[in-house]
Amino acid sequence: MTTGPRKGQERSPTARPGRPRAHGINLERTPVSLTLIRPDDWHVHLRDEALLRAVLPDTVRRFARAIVMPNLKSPVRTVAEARAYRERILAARPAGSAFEPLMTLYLTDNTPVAEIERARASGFVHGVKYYPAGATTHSDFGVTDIGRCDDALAAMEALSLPLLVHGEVTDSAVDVFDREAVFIDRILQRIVARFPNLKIVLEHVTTRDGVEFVMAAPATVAATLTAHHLLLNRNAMFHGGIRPHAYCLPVLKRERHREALVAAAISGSPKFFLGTDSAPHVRRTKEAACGCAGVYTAHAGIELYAEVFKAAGALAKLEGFASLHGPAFYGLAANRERITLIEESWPVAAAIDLAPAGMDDTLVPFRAGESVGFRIAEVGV
Ligand SMILES: NC(=O)N[C@@H](CC(=O)O)C(=O)O
Ligand SMILES: [Zn+2]
Ligand SMILES: [Zn+2]
Repeated sequence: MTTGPRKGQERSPTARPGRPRAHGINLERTPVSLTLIRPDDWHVHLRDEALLRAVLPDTVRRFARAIVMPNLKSPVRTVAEARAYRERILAARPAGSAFEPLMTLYLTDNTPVAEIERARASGFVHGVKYYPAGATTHSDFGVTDIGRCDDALAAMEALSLPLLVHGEVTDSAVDVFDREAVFIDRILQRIVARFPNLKIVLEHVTTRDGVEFVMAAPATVAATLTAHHLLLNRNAMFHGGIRPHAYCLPVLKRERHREALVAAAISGSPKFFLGTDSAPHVRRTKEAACGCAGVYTAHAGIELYAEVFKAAGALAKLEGFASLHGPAFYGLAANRERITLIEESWPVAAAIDLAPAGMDDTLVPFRAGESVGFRIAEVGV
């Protein structure tokens, strides 16, 4: 990774970032530019049909590859369904794009071992997603009791196919803010102990408890971190009134948890990598008496992380987190292209019109009507 002043804005020999130049022009705002190996998104929801076509360009512009979550209305439970979904994604790519969707299967109580074997043999299925039934969007077909999945997990362990976990219990007696920590205690610890060679990703980790668990666990256990959980604490859901666009699952947590997430992201540990969990829901379903969970961040999917790392004084750690740790965990090569980001503010639209995609609604992106502090200058070799 290289960092430096922005191209075309050469520093004078005497100038240093943050200091005034000899003739008095304040360089404190000299934009930072940084060039990274092109990142991947290790957790994204691309949806299907018109919404897929509307959101895919945002992911494709930034990321070379993405782990595509299988929670469609009718979930992706078989390799045949994953192949068909992959074809639809490939067909929806903008012209000239080489974006590679990394497909996943949706684990159920009855996923047969043969399906796991087919998944491994396919070459395009890279993980199996475990949604506790009822935990989140489109999880109705999810696992009711992980004890029923022993054979599938054993096959995944043997074949080195990672288990991707939405780590929340669904027990209504458990406070919604505690569901991740309780899941770790009741379920995840046992999976790790029973299947010591199973690769596990604790998706969208949101708590200090989760970070500590992953840090202390064997190298087989990793976690993705979303930009919104790194940027916001739970106050954001109630800022001046109820804010449905800040509602996601796992729900935002207290500041002390956010701080632990940032520390994990910038730690340099290969166990933590980028997963936006960009989860588009149309406005009508977000701004409702019972609004859907999910935040749309794909439109600024790398830029928001750059903000986090910059604010933490750790831009030099961004490349590992965004571009190296994920491929290493999944046993894939890092990308060859590079991406250059510039610290320069740009306005985010108040809403993304979905009419051109044939939908009578809009999508409200993260930071709608506000701004993002980094932009992409270049994607290339
Ligand atoms: N994160 C969310 O709040 N929602 C995701 C599902 C998920 O990742 O849990 C979605 O598909 O909408
Ligand atoms: Zn989830
Ligand atoms: Zn998700």
